[in-house]
Amino acid sequence: MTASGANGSRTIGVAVLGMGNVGAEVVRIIGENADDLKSRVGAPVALRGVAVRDLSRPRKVSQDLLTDDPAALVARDDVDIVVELMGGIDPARELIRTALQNGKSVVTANKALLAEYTGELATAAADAKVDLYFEAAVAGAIPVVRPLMQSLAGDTVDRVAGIVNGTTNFILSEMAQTGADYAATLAEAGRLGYAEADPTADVEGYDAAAKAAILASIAFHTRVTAADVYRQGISSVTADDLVAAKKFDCTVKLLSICERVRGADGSERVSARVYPALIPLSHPLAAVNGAFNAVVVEAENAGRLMFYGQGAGGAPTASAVLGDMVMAARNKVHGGRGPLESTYASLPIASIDDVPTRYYISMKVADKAGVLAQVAGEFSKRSVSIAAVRQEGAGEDARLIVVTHRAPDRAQSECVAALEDLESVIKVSSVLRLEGTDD
Ligand SMILES: NC(=O)C1=CN([C@@H]2O[C@H](COP(=O)(O)OP(=O)(O)OC[C@H]3O[C@@H](n4cnc5c(N)ncnc54)[C@H](OP(=O)(O)O)[C@@H]3O)[C@@H](O)[C@H]2O)C=CC1
Ligand SMILES: N[C@@H](CC=O)C(=O)O
Repeated sequence: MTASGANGSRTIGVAVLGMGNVGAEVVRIIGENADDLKSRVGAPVALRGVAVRDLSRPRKVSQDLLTDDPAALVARDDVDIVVELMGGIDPARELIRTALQNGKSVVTANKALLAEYTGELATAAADAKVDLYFEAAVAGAIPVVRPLMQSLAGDTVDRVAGIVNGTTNFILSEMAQTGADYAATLAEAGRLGYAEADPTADVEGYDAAAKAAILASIAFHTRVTAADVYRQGISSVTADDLVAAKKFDCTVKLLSICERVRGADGSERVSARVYPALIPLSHPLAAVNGAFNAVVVEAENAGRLMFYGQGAGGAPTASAVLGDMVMAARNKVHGGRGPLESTYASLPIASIDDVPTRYYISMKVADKAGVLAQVAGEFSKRSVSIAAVRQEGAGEDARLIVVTHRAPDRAQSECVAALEDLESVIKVSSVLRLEGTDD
């Protein structure tokens, strides 16, 4: 802790690693709100330095605060809190670990790192008796990590599900509402500061899976990593899927679903999964558009809670970072610490194969008698019952759409594979899971 002033007031030194979409907004707010931050923390907060890769780029911060040596910045004695906004695993992992080991609290928005290494970093924080906060790592501006870790600490959470990636939600909403082009909308998400440095993380669901791992770990007191999360992105969702969804009074959203499920032996497990899903237009998540996110939490005693707000972008994410920074700074000034990682439950992870899901399958079929019976036969063989069938078009445009009842996901996907082998099915053109509906 940096000590200064005869009255015992101390200055809290902050190092910001990264000055991109989020870091630039954090630096701006620290500069603009210095007086308010001082009042809220109970001591002045001083920016000691900002680490970037490219020193030659123009930045809205005094040149003498900039450095391209983040390790040296983190090591400074007058730094009490390290705010990591570089992204990626290396060198962020080592910088954070070193900071924690040296008694500095850390605030990070780096979900990719946390989804792999929370255990290691939380242990370093606990050993050094400092804070590791990461509200901004899930759903941008929306407070959801702290409510789960603190407000609901006395309840039993059964399910945390929602839209946690702003980029893909922006793309899917634009495609559904205006018929916008996928690639152009992704590029726009990059310009608006929503997308990751490598947007594959967004569109292939890695970012949402990392967030699901973080949410599931907190909600179920179990260490869940990104590898435990079943993941499917939106790159295979077509404009036709969105048009077809509308005909069913549905829309398509990339959902992250974390829930307690029962294994075949009745034991409790954690299912964490990310996929594009068809949801009814009447469902609250269907109205979440653009870069907005929403997370629905179901807890035994609290019931259903819904958190909604901007899930990506520099300023909204910076708001969550600043909230954590103020908490960490208050703890430095007044003593105390935030909550520790809780993994006492250590529930096993359920395979997607065993989780009951519903499928929506659209296929191009031969226009001849008996097709429906053949298709229905494949579902019946695998004990998957059909909830609705729609036949559309004729001749070369003949299509069959099947919606199933809930059944283990393995049985559903085996039905799809079998349909692909049927002579009367020319092409299975769309397969989406259906969520937010009763069976
Ligand atoms: N953008 C968003 O909406 C959200 C982002 N996040 C997370 O916040 C973090 C930052 O995201 P974002 O601001 O969008 O990322 P950017 O890519 O816009 O910014 C990254 C910054 O880190 C700097 N940097 C990267 N590597 C190094 C290095 N080795 N040494 C020094 N500086 C480095 C870059 O320097 P330079 O400028 O010189 O290239 C840049 O200033 C990520 O973990 C992201 O996942 C979380 C929630 C929302
Ligand atoms: N790329 C992410 C940024 C926030 O986490 C997203 O689009 O949600």
